Amino acid sequence: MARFAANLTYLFTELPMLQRFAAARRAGFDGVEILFPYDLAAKELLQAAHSSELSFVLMNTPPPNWAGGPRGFAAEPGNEERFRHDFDRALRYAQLLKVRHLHVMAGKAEGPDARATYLRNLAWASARAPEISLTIEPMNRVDMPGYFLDCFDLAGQIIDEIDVPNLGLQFDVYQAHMIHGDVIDTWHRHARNVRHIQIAGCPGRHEPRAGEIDYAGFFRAVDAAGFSGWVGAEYTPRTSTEAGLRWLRSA
Ligand SMILES: O=C(O)C(=O)[C@@H](O)CO
Ligand SMILES: [Mg+2]
Repeated sequence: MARFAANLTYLFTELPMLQRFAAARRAGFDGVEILFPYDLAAKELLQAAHSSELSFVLMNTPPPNWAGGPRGFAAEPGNEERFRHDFDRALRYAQLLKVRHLHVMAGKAEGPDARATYLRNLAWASARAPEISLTIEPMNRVDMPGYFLDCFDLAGQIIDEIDVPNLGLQFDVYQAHMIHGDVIDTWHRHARNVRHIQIAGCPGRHEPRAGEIDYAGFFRAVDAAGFSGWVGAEYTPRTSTEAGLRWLRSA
């Protein structure tokens, strides 16, 4: 049976970040994710998670520009030194927060050099931090044009080639639907590599209940596969976060 984490970058944004933890606990979540926590003190975040008895489930490696810009740069040729420096910074945060998964973002790049760079950087990172689970997540090209990792099959190849126990797939159901259409088929092809799941409805990336994705069927497949990890709620609420949480109460 999966456990649910609130992505606090998307949910409870009606409140300041540190107050979102208690709101997530009250709503029934057991864990939290934050995309990029770097401008907040790790100590305060940890305290907020502890006092609400929430697990810190996921964060991302830093973008090249803390204030925004492309997501990550692990596949960007020529930036290896910076990747290592920034990965170490992310790792310190992840260790302080006792984060379950660290999502290593590929950034915008293409071609054989990008693939080779990505492989080298991921192999280096997974050896650098054998105690932490690293994930990679394909992103659709409508929302993130030019992102290197734009296909679940490519992610599967990369994970198989590096072949280490602490590198796996972040299966974002919204991304799988946008990229491949058939979420359940994509799940069956890649379930063995999945370490973390994220959910949102499509179209619009709102609450997971309504829309084109058959979540009842998806969760049947997830249960049948014996997945016992976390499911992150990563969507933009249609109105308020609270008003859209019926899906969680019936999960
Ligand atoms: O956009 C997504 O989907 C994610 O999972 C984010 O972590 C990317 O920043
Ligand atoms: Mg995602």
